[in-house]
Amino acid sequence: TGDYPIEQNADKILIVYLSRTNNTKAIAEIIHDEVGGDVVTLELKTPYPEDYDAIVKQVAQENESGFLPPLKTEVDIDKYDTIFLGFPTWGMQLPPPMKSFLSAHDLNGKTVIPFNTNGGYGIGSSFITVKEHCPESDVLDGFSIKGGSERDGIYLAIKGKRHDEAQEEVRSWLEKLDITSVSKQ
Ligand SMILES: Cc1cc2nc3c(=O)[nH]c(=O)nc-3n(C[C@H](O)[C@H](O)[C@H](O)COP(=O)(O)O)c2cc1C
Repeated sequence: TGDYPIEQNADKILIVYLSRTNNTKAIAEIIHDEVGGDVVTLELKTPYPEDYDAIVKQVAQENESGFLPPLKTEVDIDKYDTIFLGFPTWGMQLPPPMKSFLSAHDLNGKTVIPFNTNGGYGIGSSFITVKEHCPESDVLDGFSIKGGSERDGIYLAIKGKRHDEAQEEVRSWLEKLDITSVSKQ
């Protein structure tokens, strides 16, 4: 966040996100409504199990071993200057698929903007891990909001009134970052 607004042509903006129960997806869509750009959801070659306990266990193992799950999603990163990265907190870390994405793509010289939903325990180490993967990028202040809590049977929580509140929060965050998309002016 410098002295001048970051004016960005919408076709140079990518919003890439991971979402299992659609909370992070809801934030991605709100951001897209504000700034435009391309939206891509991260998909794995081998999807995670549906069962909550099974995915928690698998993610814990992957976090422990550093395993990077292969992605089905392909992105031509050279087309973009500004990359929004959206993800839930998983095991108080950046989810393995987003680690895969960051390992597979060189974001040097680009503006990187993380956003997150979580079950109420915050971002954990996720934003730090994004920064570590992007030493030569301009990593802006991220956005985080409470989403669902699958553990407690709460799936999509960012809907109705909570969606409107989230929209307000996203708007003021983007204003603070001074991100303006040319297509939206
Ligand atoms: C495997 C797994 C691990 C999770 N670990 C955490 C956690 O460590 N801290 C937290 O606050 N929420 C945790 N959650 C809850 C999610 O971060 C929260 O529900 C988020 O809004 C989900 O985003 P989504 O709907 O885009 O998938 C976890 C959820 C899953 C499925």
